[in-house]
Amino acid sequence: MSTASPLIVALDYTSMDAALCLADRLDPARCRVKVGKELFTRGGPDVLEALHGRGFEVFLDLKFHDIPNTVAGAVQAAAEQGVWMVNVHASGGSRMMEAARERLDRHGFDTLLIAVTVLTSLGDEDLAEIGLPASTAAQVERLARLAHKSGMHGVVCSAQESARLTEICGSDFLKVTPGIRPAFAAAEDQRRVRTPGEAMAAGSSYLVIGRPVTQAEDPMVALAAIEKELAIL
Ligand SMILES: O=C(O)c1cc(=O)[nH]c(=O)n1[C@@H]1O[C@H](COP(=O)(O)O)[C@@H](O)[C@H]1O
Repeated sequence: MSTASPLIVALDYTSMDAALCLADRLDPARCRVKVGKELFTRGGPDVLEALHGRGFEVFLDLKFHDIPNTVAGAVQAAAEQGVWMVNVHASGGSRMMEAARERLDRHGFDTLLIAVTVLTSLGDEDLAEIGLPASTAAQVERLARLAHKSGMHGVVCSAQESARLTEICGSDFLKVTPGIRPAFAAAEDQRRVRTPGEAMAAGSSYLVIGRPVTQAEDPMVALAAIEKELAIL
């Protein structure tokens, strides 16, 4: 089932049972779901099948980052499992991104292919630590330009960068933004954060939200509060 909602709930749980328990309370007409490294490493493709069976469109977030041939193969495997969106790291370079896109096109998949720019858990000082002298804003811009040129459908970035990326890559280029923190939630390990309302106003295409929903006393109440903030109830 497709939905007009920009919300993607990150099912970052330690077991498939726990993830499906929340999925059973969510409505695929009101959000999409994301399966990340922890859940996929535990549950494998069965998790995807279970979520597809419940009518959800799934973002498989494994952030592939390897040599072009390996990443192209991994992206093809994800597409064959029917996921709606899959991601790679833009820092794998243009040849890696192009190989992934070419593989999808060659096999006729319309899976959305998105490149992670700079993780939302990183700030300027973290980039300096790994030898990148750029600010996070400049590095995101650089990698987004490269991702756009390499045929990606969009990028993962912080909502802090969404407006600028629309300026330089156009409004059709998707901005998938984690680091979403409603007023009631703590930032925790995230560094570049925005509220749901701020993210939408900045032009984000999709908002990825995990702990503010999954760790809330009542996840459905938290989700409803976010929908209310976005006036999509
Ligand atoms: O690609 C992602 O989804 C991602 C990229 C990024 O830069 N930052 C980021 O937080 N994510 C993912 O988005 C989710 C955010 O979760 P919360 O911080 O709990 O809302 C997690 O599943 C992260 O793995």
